Amino acid sequence: MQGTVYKSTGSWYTVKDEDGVFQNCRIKGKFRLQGIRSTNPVAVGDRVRFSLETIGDETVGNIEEIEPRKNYIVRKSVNLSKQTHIIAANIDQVFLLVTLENPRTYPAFIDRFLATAEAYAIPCVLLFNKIDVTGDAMEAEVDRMYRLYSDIGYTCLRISARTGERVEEVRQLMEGKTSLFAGHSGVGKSTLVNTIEPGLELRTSEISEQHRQGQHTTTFAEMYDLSFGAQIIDTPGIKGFGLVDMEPGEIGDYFPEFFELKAQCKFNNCLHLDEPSCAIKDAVGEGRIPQSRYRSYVQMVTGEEDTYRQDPFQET
Ligand SMILES: Nc1nc2c(ncn2[C@@H]2O[C@H](COP(=O)(O)OP(=O)(O)OP(=O)(O)O)[C@@H](O)[C@H]2O)c(=O)[nH]1
Ligand SMILES: [Zn+2]
Repeated sequence: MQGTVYKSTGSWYTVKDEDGVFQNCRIKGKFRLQGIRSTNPVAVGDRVRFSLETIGDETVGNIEEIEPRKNYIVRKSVNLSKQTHIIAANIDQVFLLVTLENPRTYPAFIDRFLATAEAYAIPCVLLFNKIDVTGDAMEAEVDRMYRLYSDIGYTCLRISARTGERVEEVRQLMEGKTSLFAGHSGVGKSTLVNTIEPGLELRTSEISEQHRQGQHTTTFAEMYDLSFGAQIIDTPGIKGFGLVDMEPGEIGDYFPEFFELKAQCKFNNCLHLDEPSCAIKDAVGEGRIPQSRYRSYVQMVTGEEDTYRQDPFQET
């Protein structure tokens, strides 16, 4: 039988089979997949093959095979430094909720998130939320960011999770797909999910990293079916993705507008920092690539962690 993993609790997996029936499954034997050293071989979103076995008056499924993953997101294991925990697999898209006030989402955070999504090969949609409250200055800034990210090629929407404005468009984008919602605490993830599907209670609330590590709890993702033919993966305690290890030389490839130009740099291993005849720096100088994007890129390449809370739009 074939099915999709909706939930995992460590050793047991809830798998929805082709007839829409949820089966309680476990793993038979050892799995080693795609060279990933992970603490969990099977993750939410995985498509698996399994066989049913009746033990006493109980029917359990034995997962025998995992189909190749389209993508997956990971988190470094807290306990075993070299191992990773696969949070979810086969994600069709991630919606990043952005607000410029309460809370403020900085471009550097957005850019890091987008680059990570590119590295994971997960399409990202930007949702500028709370448009019902923005004043004139805010509206202008949202417009500017909306244009900036649309120009790069990202789908952007201005929405209000509270009033429901343009939420129908979010729903349309979700149809037939498996989505994930991300963004800072307070941007409106729970509110949006509730507007999209009233009654569905997700655990999107962010648990502080410290708290989570202190407890040594493993948080598991869970997938939900929505009434209009869509799936949501709920990842408790994770506001974004886990971090991907990126080599400095590949980061530019995750900035689509950089990637497009890099063949025109003089050196084919150009990091677009101090090298001469760099097409990226030229484009930044001529305003074809936004300053903020370049600054985010430099922060990532030079490994200036945690500087993303500064506002790269602010001139110093
Ligand atoms: N005015 C306005 N307020 C909103 C909107 N969306 C959410 N809020 C409010 O913003 C606050 C935070 O919303 P939540 O949905 O809890 O945010 P969250 O992203 O789920 O936050 P965490 O659970 O901490 O990750 C709540 O008071 C919401 O009512 C909106 O579109 N407009
Ligand atoms: Zn260059």
